[in-house]
Amino acid sequence: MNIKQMSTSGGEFRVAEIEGRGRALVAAQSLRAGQIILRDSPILLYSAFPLFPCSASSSPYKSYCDCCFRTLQISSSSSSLSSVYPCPECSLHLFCSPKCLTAALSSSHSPWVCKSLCLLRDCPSLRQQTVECQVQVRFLIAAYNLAHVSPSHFKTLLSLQGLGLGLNSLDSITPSGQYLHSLISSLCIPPPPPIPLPQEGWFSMALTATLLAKDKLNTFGLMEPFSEGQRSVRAYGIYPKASFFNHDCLPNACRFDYVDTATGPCNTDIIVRMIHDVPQGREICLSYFPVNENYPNRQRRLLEDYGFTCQCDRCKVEANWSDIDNDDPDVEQGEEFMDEDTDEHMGVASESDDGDGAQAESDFPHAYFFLRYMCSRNNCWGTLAPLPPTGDSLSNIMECNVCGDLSNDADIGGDGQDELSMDDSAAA
Ligand SMILES: C[S@@+](CC[C@H](N)C(=O)[O-])C[C@H]1O[C@@H](n2cnc3c(N)ncnc32)[C@H](O)[C@@H]1O
Repeated sequence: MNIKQMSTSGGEFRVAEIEGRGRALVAAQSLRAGQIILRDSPILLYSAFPLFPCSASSSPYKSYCDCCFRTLQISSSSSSLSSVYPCPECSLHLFCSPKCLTAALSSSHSPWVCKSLCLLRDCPSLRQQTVECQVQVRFLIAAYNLAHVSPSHFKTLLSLQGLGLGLNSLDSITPSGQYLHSLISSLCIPPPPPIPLPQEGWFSMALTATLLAKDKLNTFGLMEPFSEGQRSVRAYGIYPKASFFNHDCLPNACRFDYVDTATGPCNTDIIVRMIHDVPQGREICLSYFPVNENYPNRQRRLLEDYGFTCQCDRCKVEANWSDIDNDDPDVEQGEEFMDEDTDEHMGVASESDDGDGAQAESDFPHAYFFLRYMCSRNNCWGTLAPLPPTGDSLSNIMECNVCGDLSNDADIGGDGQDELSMDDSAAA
């Protein structure tokens, strides 16, 4: 993607190159709490479920349209299948409408995808692989298919952060990536794209390594509705504009999705809204995982999964904390990129700083953030942002981006207008 062309219709942000952070989205004007700054459609979506599901239950089970990922309520009795449209070839992939079926047959569920997934399902060695590996194979099939059905989107995928094609990509491929490449080579070599790609070479181990790196760094999880304290991902998507958001451990924006509730064809769009006001020139950041993760876990995840050492203001403060439990092995590892998954450990130590006034003061923005912008629902750990402003009026209704609960900002004593006192990002 040509980043110079990337802008929003309202000119809310611009793309900047920031040393040590790569491309970044920076406020091109002052932005207000609740303001929608981006609506982004996926160029690629794939199911978060392993290719070999766990043993089927006899009770009614949940499934998703394999095009729009809306929930399908299907009971095990065949009489209730009338509103579901299966793929005429494999019957395994289900769609919620003739429209989704038709759209998928010429895009995400092309004949090559249909045949490849059937061949892979017949492969006993894949059944023995981890859930992660079985989901990765879905991504690879979806990504190689994209080159065929939408070469321009495939080029966009290749332009996102992550390894470029080349010898060094081979050094980084994991054993499961090598296994998946060999498997696809032996069962279902992808057809070459209709137009040449910018880089040389088609269907190589290096390209597979590159694609897996793009997936790891840029994928957003579309969440299941939060229920009974459980959160999980139903699908993963690549959102080309949203992929430019860098991470901050105290983000100033957060993203929402409304897969089941949005009407129309754009239900898998993600919407990014400002959590609080920010001035022009400030970098706009998301948190790549729930903000309640403690310092060592955040540092580890960001280094291992995203390849950088976080030096945000919150990390600088928390690096000096000595009384935090830094080695809690029970802290959940979480799911995948930017999925707002659950965590059982709150990295807040302000109650245990023994009344040290200076530390309490520098910790205050954290405490304020947690009090004001973190959902209080049990095990949710979602982030709250105000509903969009109406005209000049800011909303005092806060929406949780995980459980969807709406709360009145007055309940926690805020007016929705002020900016955090901590400089929450690197300005461009
Ligand atoms: C989804 S991409 C974000 C956009 C990216 N900067 C780019 O140039 O395309 C994620 C990558 O951005 C970089 N990144 C994100 N947040 C960062 C931060 N706080 N500090 C340094 N690098 C960061 C890391 O290289 C990370 O793997």
